[in-house]
Amino acid sequence: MPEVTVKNLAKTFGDNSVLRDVTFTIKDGEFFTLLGASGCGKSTTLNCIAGLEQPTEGSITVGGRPFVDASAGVFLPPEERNLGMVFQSYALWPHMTIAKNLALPLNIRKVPKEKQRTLIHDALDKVGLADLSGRYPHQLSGGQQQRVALARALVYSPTVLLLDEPLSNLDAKLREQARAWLKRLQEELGITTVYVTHDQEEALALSDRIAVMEGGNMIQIGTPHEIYERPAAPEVAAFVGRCNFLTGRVIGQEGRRYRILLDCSDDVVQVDSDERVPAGHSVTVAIRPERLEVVAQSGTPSHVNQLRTEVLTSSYVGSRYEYDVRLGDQAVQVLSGNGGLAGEVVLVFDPAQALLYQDKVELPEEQRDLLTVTS
Ligand SMILES: Nc1ncnc2c1ncn2[C@@H]1O[C@H](COP(=O)(O)OP(=O)(O)OP(=O)(O)O)[C@@H](O)[C@H]1O
Repeated sequence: MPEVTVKNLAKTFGDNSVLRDVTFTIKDGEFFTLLGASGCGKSTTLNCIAGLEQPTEGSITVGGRPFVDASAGVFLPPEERNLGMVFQSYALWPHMTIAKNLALPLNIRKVPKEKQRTLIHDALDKVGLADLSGRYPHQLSGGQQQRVALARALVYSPTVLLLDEPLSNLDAKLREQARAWLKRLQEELGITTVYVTHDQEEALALSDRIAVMEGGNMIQIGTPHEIYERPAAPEVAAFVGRCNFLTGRVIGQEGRRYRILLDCSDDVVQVDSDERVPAGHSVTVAIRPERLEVVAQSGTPSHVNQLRTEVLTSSYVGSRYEYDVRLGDQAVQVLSGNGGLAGEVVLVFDPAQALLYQDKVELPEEQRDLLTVTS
């Protein structure tokens, strides 16, 4: 299976620039996900690979074959790219049986009827639906229809699979099952896959690597572990998983350990970081709710960071307790194993568990809302 190389891709619609200098390489057999909020340019990137959109600038090469090179005037039409595509809407023909739906792309490719039967059977077998080839789409569940759409994309042995939010029409439970199943199938087939989603959990669960996009730019490319544990920018930390942001100022440093005076509460916290931030510089400390802990006020001398806070709300969320605590004039979210805490508590965290970003961050609206204390 080939590598996909995208270089300096740009796309404008009129004077609206929706992709800016997007560059990435997808390795052979890799499950690569484009992740980002609605409108960030994920589908446009995918559509440029598919040939459904023509980029304004840049080049795309698949397995060494140039698909697009804007500066050289190269544009390979979609039907010559041999890519498999599945969209959110499965786009199955309702008046045709499943077998007939799968035969369509084979007819276009002038595959002999005899061979078609074998290919259709094999493709349906891969998705576990070989017995249902005579049914019509309305006689299948949503999950089964989604599998048929996938089988239709696989039936002509595409070089690369392009999936645009293929699971988003399924309900939550089915979606989780489909996710595990899709991951297994992709691994078995070893097919290079480009996946578009705005669902960060889905991206983390499925991908070998994730590209996080924002406003037409790629802000980080990494493994799910890297993206979650070492987000390159606060925007990534905010989008992938939940995160608290505390702004402040560096007032001291010893090796990798920084002392930071928080704006919200005038507390001093200690954070470990490889960033080089001069004293006096404004910073943002990012901490995931599950990396914070709340404890009753006494008996925590071993913790480096101990902040006096007050519980605003607490709720039991199955395996853990979720607290909103007040830190100065900010609300901070904590996911804790300790239940039943109320009133004044101590917020503790390990300096190695927080992330440090230079400069104060202009947070997205939903994050600002999160931080607004409603007392
Ligand atoms: N054909 C088009 N003409 C004009 N603008 C377009 C066109 N297609 C997309 N856009 C704009 O380009 C931007 C990126 O769209 P795109 O569909 O790539 O985003 P996305 O990240 O896939 O979002 P979503 O998850 O909502 O599909 C959006 O602002 C969108 O309105």
